[in-house]
Amino acid sequence: MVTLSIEPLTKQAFAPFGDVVETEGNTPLSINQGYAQRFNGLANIDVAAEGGQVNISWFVASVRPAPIAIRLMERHPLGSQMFMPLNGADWLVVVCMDPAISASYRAFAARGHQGVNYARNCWHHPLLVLKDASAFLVVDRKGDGANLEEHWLSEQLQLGVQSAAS
Ligand SMILES: NC(=O)N[C@@H](O)C(=O)O
Ligand code: NI
Repeated sequence: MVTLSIEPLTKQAFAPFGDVVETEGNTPLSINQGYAQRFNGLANIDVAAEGGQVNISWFVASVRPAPIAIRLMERHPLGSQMFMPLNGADWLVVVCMDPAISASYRAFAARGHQGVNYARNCWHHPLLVLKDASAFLVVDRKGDGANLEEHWLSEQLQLGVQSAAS
């Protein structure tokens, strides 16, 4: 069985798949008479295809049995999908360029202050958390049209042991 190594999540590494939502590297704007900072433009929310609208939701996710098996990948042809952890806990992100090609898979260790915004049509694994009852704010698309495509892997992959996050 192919085991996916896990790499630290960085904007650069994740660029082919979407945005990393974090303040690092973003110069804040001083707003509200200096009583707040605004870290602006952190993700490209792309949900307007075929009349889509922004959907704000709240996920509460549970830990999957270890070692985590990757059996299903999905994508949303009509909209991006953003996940922002609300509990400060580290979590996992698995994406690929082609779900039928194991060499195209990438697994990332996301820190608790990092969110991701999967670009429209980006193949990804459904939400993967490392702590039970992990809450996430989710920004994606609501509206008509087929916005979910799934691919069940002919041979499952396995997530390797997390490398120490840098
Ligand atoms: N099903 C659902 O709303 N969530 C998935 O799209 C996911 O990526 O977790
Ligand atoms: Ni999804």
